[in-house]
Amino acid sequence: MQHTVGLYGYDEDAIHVVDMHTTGEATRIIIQGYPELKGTTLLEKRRDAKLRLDHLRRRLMFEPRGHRDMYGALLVRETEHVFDGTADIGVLFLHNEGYSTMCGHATLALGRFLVDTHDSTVFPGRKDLPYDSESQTSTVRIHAPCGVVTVTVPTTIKQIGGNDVHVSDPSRAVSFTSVPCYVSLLSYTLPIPQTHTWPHLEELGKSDIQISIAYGGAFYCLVEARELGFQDGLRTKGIELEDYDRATGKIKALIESDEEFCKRYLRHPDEPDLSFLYSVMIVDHDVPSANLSSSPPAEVGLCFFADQQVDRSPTGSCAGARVALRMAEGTMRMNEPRDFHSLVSLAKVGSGDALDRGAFRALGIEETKLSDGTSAVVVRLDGKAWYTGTSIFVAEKLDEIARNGFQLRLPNA
Ligand SMILES: O=C(O)[C@H]1NCC[C@@H]1O
Repeated sequence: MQHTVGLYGYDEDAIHVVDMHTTGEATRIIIQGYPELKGTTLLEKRRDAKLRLDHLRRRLMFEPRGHRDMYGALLVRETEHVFDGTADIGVLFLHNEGYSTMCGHATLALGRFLVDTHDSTVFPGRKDLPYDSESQTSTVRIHAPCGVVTVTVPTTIKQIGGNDVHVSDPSRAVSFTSVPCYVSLLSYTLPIPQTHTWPHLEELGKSDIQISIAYGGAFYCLVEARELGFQDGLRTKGIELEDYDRATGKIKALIESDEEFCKRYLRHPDEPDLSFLYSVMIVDHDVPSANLSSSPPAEVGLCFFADQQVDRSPTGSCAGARVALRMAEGTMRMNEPRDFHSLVSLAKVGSGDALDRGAFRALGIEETKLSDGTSAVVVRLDGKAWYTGTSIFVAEKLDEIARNGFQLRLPNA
């Protein structure tokens, strides 16, 4: 290790990571060097990470090793579902504010990584993953804080050191099946008081907007771009991220200040730890340039999550929430796929498969019910993730600046 990083004596705190991206959205997978978490269940371990080891999240996500929009995944080898045999490994997701409950873009990346790692200290369950020779795929069940998601990873055979080794095949999309996704509030008129308004809305002379709340492993407030006063919808040219940031930030603060609203529409029937507003996502279902003849209908979205972190990817967990929403609205049917773009994939729209340009493809595959009887849908989502590198991060004891990371924020960010 010392030779690898060219340092001597600083390896006590070394943390090993593998970096990947999905439509440009980073996933820093922490594979070694993170201390054991206390607790039996994954949610207990999530609380422990928050209370006792949060400096490591800041160290790995923030500058100088990351940035304010960095995203991470911590492998958790022992969880209640790994023990009862319903999952192969657990994961905690890390972002600029804490620990999210679901992440689609990271799940796609993790699927590839978990199939590719043959180090049993990193993933003890790797050797037992089922392989289907007909479809040439391996399946891995990942226990996320919101529940277990099953990931199907296309594989191919590579000659490594004279042996045939099954590795993930980047030419085909990874897919996963979601936890039950549902709508908790359909088309609600949210009054916007003077204190929470923003210039684009004022220009329209409006003082309310239509929102919906839907769950896809985390709760999303979904709002159409034109409702917010962005008359051209979500576009890759001439956009001002600050304007979108201001509007979504105001809506989030407004919703969070309304205790009654949160209790009613942001409460998961099974788990208080899942009961919070993760994001306000701006959506636009009118994207003519994305509707290529070879692809299913498409829409675009821009997700602000956690502390106004901007997702570069089309947001996999929200694609689940949006399938549930579109089905509740009656604009999408079971087994009918739809492409979900982010601004990054939309900028790449051209001929060929939208998935190669970073879109996610999602469809409802099964109707189900939550424990309180609420109707829900299980969603299958396809997308592509890529490796970008590996790092070993160290933290010198006397390094006041970088030991725990920091964020440089622009005044209006
Ligand atoms: O794809 C997703 O679901 C995530 N990407 C960042 C924010 C969400 O957790």
